[in-house]
Amino acid sequence: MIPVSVVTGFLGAGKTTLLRRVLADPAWADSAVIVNEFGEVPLDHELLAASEEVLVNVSTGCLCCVVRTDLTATLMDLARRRASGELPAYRRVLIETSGLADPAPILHALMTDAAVAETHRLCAVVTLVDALHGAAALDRHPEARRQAMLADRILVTKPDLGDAAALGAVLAGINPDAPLRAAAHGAVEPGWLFAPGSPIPLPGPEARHSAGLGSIVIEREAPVPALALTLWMQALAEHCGARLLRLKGLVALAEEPARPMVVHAIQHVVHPPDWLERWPGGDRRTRIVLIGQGIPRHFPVRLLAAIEAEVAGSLR
Ligand SMILES: Nc1nc2c(ncn2[C@@H]2O[C@H](COP(=O)(O)OP(=O)(O)OP(=O)(O)O)[C@@H](O)[C@H]2O)c(=O)[nH]1
Repeated sequence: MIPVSVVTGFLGAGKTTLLRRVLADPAWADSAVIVNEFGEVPLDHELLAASEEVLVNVSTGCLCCVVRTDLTATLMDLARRRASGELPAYRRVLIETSGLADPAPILHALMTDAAVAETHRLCAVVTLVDALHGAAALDRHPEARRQAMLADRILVTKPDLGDAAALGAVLAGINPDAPLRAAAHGAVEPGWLFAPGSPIPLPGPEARHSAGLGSIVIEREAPVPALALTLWMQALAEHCGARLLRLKGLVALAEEPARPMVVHAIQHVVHPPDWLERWPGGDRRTRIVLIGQGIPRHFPVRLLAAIEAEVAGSLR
């Protein structure tokens, strides 16, 4: 039986940060990872693929709606290739859901598919809730609430940025049975993600979703000047506020185009940027995905063009 752990949590809660940390541990690098993202351009697998020897399968689209059967098919396909020796004998599977996934139909599919149940053991449903934005997300987004309700263990992330104890009290009201812990930057011992917990009840197959969410993708060849990027992200976060649920991207910076800068913003908070050592897959274009509610489609790219022109003008 191959152990499986489902890692879920609202947009930007810290799922990829946690998985990167787990996979960087040599004792846990022999894990297969299935990542699902909302938005037309997948980025998480690029961020995870930075740690080598990891199996990542991506399907964009909502895992809980459109590609639910893809998940069971992907799991079984991996298991077949593992058994035939085509893939290394990975010892466990981590499934990272999209931040907008309602886990109910995903768990339903995993628990009711006969072939999966014969070969895999669902060990845990780990829900990450961000101490900074989590309480508001639980309030506004049915997906976030369902993620917390269906967890068999909860990790409060970003305790360095928000009040983890206050969030813990809210979460205890939503899911009193799930053991709760807090950790910054995914600093939990990986074994916790697979440790035996209480039996996971079978949820119904239906998904609940927030209305009016959409993704906007920006792709461009020309590198972006650092000053223009900084001003653009600040302006977007300030202007869109709570409507900007998530921004993430790989950016070719004019000052350092040889490696990608990784940018993140969640609502009005722009997180410090990070770097990858090299461009994954040789594609050196900037790729930024925004997920928002009611943000006009052309607004971000026009704002960037206006700021770039302003910055270029001020340097002349
Ligand atoms: N300060 C702080 N930042 C964190 C922590 N955990 C994650 N982050 C930052 O939060 C941002 C989003 O983290 P991700 O790991 O990409 O979040 P995610 O849940 O995978 O995001 P989606 O896949 O878009 O839903 C990044 O800038 C991380 O560096 C934490 O504990 N403390």
